[in-house]
Amino acid sequence: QKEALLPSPPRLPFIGNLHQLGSIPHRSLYKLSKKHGPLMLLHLGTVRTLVISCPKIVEEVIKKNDLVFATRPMSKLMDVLSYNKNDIAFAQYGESWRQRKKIATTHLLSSQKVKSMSFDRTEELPLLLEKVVDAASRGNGVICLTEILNSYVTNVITRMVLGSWISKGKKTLLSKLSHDSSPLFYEVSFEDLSPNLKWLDVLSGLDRKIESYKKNWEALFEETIKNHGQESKEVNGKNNTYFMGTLLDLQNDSSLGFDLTNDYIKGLTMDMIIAGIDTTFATLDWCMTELVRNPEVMKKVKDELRKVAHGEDMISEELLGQLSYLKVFIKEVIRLHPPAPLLLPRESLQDCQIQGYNIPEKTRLVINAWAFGRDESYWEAPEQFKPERFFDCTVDYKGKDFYFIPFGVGRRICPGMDFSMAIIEIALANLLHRFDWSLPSGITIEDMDMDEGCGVIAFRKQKLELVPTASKVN
Ligand code: HEM
Repeated sequence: QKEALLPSPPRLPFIGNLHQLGSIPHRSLYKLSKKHGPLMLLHLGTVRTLVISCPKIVEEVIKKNDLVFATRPMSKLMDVLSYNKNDIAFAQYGESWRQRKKIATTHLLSSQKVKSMSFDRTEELPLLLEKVVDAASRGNGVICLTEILNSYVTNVITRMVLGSWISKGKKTLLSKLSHDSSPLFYEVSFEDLSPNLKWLDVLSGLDRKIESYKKNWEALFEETIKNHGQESKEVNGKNNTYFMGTLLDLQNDSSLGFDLTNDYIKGLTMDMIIAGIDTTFATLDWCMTELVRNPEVMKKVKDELRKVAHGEDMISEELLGQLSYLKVFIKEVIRLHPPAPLLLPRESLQDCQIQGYNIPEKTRLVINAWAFGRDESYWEAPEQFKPERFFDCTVDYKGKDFYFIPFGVGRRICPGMDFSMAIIEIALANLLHRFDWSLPSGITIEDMDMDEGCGVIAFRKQKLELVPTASKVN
């Protein structure tokens, strides 16, 4: 059987190759792939895991076996993150999953819906800019931009998902729950290895952590559902566009053809928070980091903004279409810093073949999209930061170009691209139009650590501290 010959690094008893993942798994897997090839078989504990590090093999999988790999692996922790298999991102493939994904793409994340929520984004902008001015006026003018970006993204996404009446305390809790999801993803549950080992999950505190995580979400959901139709309508008037409101209203729509249960609504809402906040915030943070490291790029972005703004001090959403350099700049950032570098894991639903190897049912699949952005066969001088590479070419992140898939690919592709880009573009445009940005005195570009922290989402490990000064807008 050819499957047995799949290249595979030597493993240890019991843990297999787990120790080789290191603290930044996409970097460790990239190094391992240089030695063992672009298709490797790892044993993560008892889990057989295929790792793909080359776009050509992903193309083969998606073209021949997308359906075979359309499901996610299930485990005790995936049950929690998928709201008991009622969400989109972590739940298994099947008819009810398809219905939920369709609801999300049609009613929540379509480009029309994203446009219709312009008010929510625009209303948060002056608060973001004020926060920058306020933070800079205290102390020595140095601000922690990472924290400000985090709170901006949390504020925008929570109000778009749960309504603008959500209190500040709830927003903080949601931001914490979103951050808590990423490490939960990598926890090992002994009960998954054997039901007899559940006591170890109790002993390690994992069960307590899961219970408190679930309780916090439940309390939030219940309150939001109760208040829908009361406070929410008072604040939002007739314009009940936020996601949970939209979903609750859809429950009365008989043309849906299936029962949109409260559990589905909770699962979908949880996804929008978990999958939306950290990815969008990490991207904004990397964008500002690369701008400071590349002053000539910053100048080009600012020149374009000044030209388009015609002396106005705010950039409105109507102007974003004219900002072609800003758009290629963001593409270049996510080429080098995809926020979910290993995408989300998949699992085979039946036996299949990849590159002529027999792959049995229930094999986990990990795609190292981070490695694709650095592949010299596809990118000229991949380590160079050069937004211009995207001019005069049609390469895009929508899932057709297999060497640039920061949002994933195939049936499981991210449905939130337009939603996050709208938030990122308007924030960047205004932060750059209104302020000049520099490093605190005594700090140089060489001092900036470009490593990622550990977790499913690749945040930059070091917080971004910068000095903003008011910019001339004309
Ligand atoms: C820069 C921002 C974002 C990036 C880079 C990103 C990236 C990804 C990636 C890599 C996946 C897995 C795809 C795969 O398995 O092939 C994914 C899935 C998903 N994302 Fe995003 N995402 C972003 C923003 C958002 C936002 C704002 C939302 C919603 C508000 C969202 C909702 C989802 C959902 C629901 C899934 C699961 C799709 C499925 O399993 O079928 N994402 N995202």
